[in-house]
Amino acid sequence: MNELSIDEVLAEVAVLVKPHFGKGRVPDYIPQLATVPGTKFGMAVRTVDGGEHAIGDADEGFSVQSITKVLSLGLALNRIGDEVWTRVGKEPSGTPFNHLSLLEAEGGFPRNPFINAGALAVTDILLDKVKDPAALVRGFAGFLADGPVAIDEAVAASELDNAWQNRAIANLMRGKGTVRHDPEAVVAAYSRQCALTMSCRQLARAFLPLAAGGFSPLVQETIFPERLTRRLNALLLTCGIYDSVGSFAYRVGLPAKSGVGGGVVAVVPGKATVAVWSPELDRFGTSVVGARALEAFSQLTNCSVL
Ligand SMILES: NC(=O)CC[C@H](N)C(=O)O
Repeated sequence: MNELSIDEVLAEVAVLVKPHFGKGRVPDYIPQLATVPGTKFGMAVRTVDGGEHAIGDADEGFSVQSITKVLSLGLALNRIGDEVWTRVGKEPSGTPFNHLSLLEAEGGFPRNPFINAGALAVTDILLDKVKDPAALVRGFAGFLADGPVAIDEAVAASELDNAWQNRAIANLMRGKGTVRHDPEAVVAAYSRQCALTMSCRQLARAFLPLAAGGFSPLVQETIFPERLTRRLNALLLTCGIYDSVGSFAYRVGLPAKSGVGGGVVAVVPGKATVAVWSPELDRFGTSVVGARALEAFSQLTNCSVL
């Protein structure tokens, strides 16, 4: 149906997104993130058969933030299996990613692993197994991306200095028993994990197992069992874009995860991963230009799973 090559599609996407710069806002609740120019734009595609395509600032590292929640969940599920689901749910939250009232109403049981409460529970679970969950996630990301990945300590410190809402979430959960370690240690580990710096190219590589039935064609290893891979994609499709996940599925039709650093990674099952970065966010915390770029990519390549 589509005659364009992936490089031609990326070039067209870069033109189509131009009118959408300036519509969102670079976040300032983590002050260090506010220093990044809103004009940045990069996009990378990695296909399961080894093709790699990139445009714009695709090789510039940025703070991947909540995108790391997919990696920490994958690690927790690989290590302790379904017991994870006794501490966190699988339903969309319909509320902002750092919301408290639903969490309190539901006895400290987070709706899903991709809102902050759920990710804090996953960090708490990983703390049972390792001293430094952020280093574990960093090592996993680097292994999957086939190259070193760093934690930006200035971003981590900037988040921790201002993590009052996440502290409230972790303390509420500690009171209910869904967090079991010292809430301060959990928030510190979570903030460092979120401060992972990766480029679009690295993200597209790292998420490739989700497009290839759990196998990484890049590092030639099975990373997740096939059934778990399907389930991770189901969670991404239903919970990966917070409380705008419905309209994102409507527009893009791909499992995806966004982060407040302006990154979005999407999975085209059986075919490819697509990572995009542009720092200006909508009011839900997803990159405006990133979501537009994925919408255009999905339409131009006809790759929606729906
Ligand atoms: N949506 C996000 O990327 C949020 C992650 C960020 N570290 C926070 O906890 O607020």
